[in-house]
Amino acid sequence: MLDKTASGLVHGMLAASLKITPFAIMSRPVAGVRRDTVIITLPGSPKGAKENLESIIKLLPHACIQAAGGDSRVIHSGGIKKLEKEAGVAASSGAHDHHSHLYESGGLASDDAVGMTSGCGHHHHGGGHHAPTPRTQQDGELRSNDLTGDVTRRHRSSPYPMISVKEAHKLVAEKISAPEVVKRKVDAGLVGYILAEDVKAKESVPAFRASIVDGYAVVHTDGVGIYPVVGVSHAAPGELKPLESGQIARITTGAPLPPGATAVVMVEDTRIAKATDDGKEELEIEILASGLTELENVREIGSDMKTGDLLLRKGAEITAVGGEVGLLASVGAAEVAVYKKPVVGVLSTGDEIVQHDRAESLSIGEVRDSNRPTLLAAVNARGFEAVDLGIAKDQPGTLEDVLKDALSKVDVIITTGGVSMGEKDLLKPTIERTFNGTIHFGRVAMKPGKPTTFATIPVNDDIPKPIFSLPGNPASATVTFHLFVLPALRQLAGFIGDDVHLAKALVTVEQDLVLDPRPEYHRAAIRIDRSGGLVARSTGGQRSSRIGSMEAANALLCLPAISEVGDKRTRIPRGDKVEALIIGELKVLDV
Ligand SMILES: Nc1ncnc2c1ncn2[C@@H]1O[C@H](COP(=O)(O)OP(=O)(O)O)[C@@H](O)[C@H]1O
Ligand SMILES: [Mg+2]
Repeated sequence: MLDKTASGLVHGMLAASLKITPFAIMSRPVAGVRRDTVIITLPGSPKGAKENLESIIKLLPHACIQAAGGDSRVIHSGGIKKLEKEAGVAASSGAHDHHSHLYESGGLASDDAVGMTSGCGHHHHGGGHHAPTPRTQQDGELRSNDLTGDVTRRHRSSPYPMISVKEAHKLVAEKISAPEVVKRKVDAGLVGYILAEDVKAKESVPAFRASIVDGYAVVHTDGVGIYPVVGVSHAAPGELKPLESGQIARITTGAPLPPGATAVVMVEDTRIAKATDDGKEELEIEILASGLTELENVREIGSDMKTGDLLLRKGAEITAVGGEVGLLASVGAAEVAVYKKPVVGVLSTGDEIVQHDRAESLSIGEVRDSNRPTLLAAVNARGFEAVDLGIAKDQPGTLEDVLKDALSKVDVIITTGGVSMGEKDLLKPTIERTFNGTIHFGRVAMKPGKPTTFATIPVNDDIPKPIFSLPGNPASATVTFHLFVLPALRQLAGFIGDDVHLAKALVTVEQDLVLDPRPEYHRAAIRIDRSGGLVARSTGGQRSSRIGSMEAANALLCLPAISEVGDKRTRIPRGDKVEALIIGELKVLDV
C-alpha cells in the first residue's frame, strides 16, 4: 500500500522494544507514507501499542510535515501547527498480528514470542480471523523460559494467554483421556466408583415367598374360625411341611411360606383357642381377620427384583449412602466392571518449603508446607488414592528426577508452587523442555489462582499423563484443586456430564462482598437456614496466602468480575443471591 516506506520509524520502534524484550527482534512493524498520510502499524496489545507509539510520537509531527510535502525546517519556525492539520495522521493498531488479543499485557514482546516459536514468521492467517479459543501448543511452540539462558533474557510478562475459567474447564475436559475399565469386588471399597457395565439381577429377590409380618400362614380362602397349628416357619433355611386347607402354621417376618399357604394373618388379628397342658405351645388359633386376599402380607418371589431385571445402569455411581452396594449385594454380584480411579501424586515445590511437622522453629525465609497435607487430605477424602511425592527443591535436576519417578507411579500429578514469573518458577520450562509436555494453559482469569497451569506429559506408548501445576499460595492451591483438578479426577473415574463438576446452588450473602477486576472464588461457609434457604458467610480475609480462608469453607462463591456487572457496581450487597460451588457438606444454621 505504501508509496514510500519509513524504515527509520520502524527502527525506532524496534530499538525501543528491544530494550524491553529480546523477542522484539521478531516483531514486524510497518511504517510509511501513502499520498500525504503517514501510516504506522502498532501491535494489538495495549501495552505494546503504547510502548511503540511512545518511542516515535515526538517525531511524528516531523514525519507528517514531510509527508505533506513540507520542508522540515519549518518545524523550527512555527509553521508546524498548520502543516500538522493539513497532513493528518493515521495509526493502525493490531492489524498485523492476529494473536494480539490473546495477550492481556504482553505487548509486543508476547505477541512476537508466539510468532517466533510457532516457526519464525511462517504462521499465516487469513483475513483477520480471530480464533475464539486460545491456541494450545499443538504446533510445537515452546512458550516457557529457556532455563539455560540468563535471567535478563526471560519473559517479563507471561507468554501464556489468559483464558477464562470456562475455557480452562473445556481444555481439561478435552485433554483428559477416556477412563479405563477394571473389575472390582463388591464391598465397602466400591464406594465412589462408576459402573462400566449394566448389571442385571442373577437371582430373584426374594427368592422364595416370604412373610411380611409375624403371624400365621393360611390358605386365604379358609376364612375366620379356629384352626390347628400344624407347623412353624422361622426365617431360616430348611424344608417345610406343606399346608392344607383347614390348617395354619406359625410364621415370623421374612420366613418362607409353607407350600400350599397363600396368605399370612397378622398375629394381632388372632387369638389363642387352645394351648398344651403345660401352657408352653399353641395347639389351636382363632383367625379373626376375614376377607383375606391372595398373597396378603406376602412378598412374592421376585417382587423386589426378578432374575434378569436391570439392577444398575452403566454410568451409575456407587455412592457413600450405600444403596448401590446393597443392591449389588442383594443379588449376589461378587464383582463388577467399573472405571479405574486415578492414583494422584502430590508434590510441593520450593527451596523455602519445609516439612510441616518439623520440630525446629523456622529460620528466615522458611515456610511450612501446608499445601501437600491439604491436597493429600482432599484427594483422599474424595475417594482417590493419593501418593505423597514430598517436596522438590527449585532446581531443574531435582524437579526432573521427582517428576520422572512420579510419572511411573501415578496417573495424575499435582504440584504446587513455581508457576508464576519468578526466576525459580521452573515448572513450565521443565514440563515443556525436559519432558516434552504440552502446556494447555498457563494463566486463568480468576482470583485466586491466576497462574494455574495444566499440561500433559507423554509417557512411552501410554496415553499422556495430566499434570496440574497449581499456584504456591495455599488458598490458590486449594481453590484451584477443587475447581479444576477434582473435575479432572472425576472424569478419569468415569463421571460424565454435570456430575464431573462441583454442584452449584444459589445462596444469599450475609454481608456486602467487594468485587475484583477478576472473577473471584470467594471462600464461604454456607448453611441451611430455617426456611430451607442457603445463606453464605464469608470466611474473612481472602488473600491467596491465607489458608485460613479455607477453614470451615464448604463453598466457593462465584463473584463476577467488576466488568461483568452492569451499572458500575463494585460490590454485591448483603441479601443478594450469588452462585456458589459446593465443596463440602452442608450444615444447618444454628439460630
Ligand atoms: N507447599 C506450600 N505450602 C505453603 N506455602 C507455599 C507452598 N508452596 C509455595 N508456598 C508459598 O506460596 C507463595 C507463592 O509461591 P511460588 O512458588 O512463587 O508459587 P507460584 O509461582 O506458583 O505462584 C510463596 O509465598 C510460597 O512460599
Ligand atoms: Mg516457589
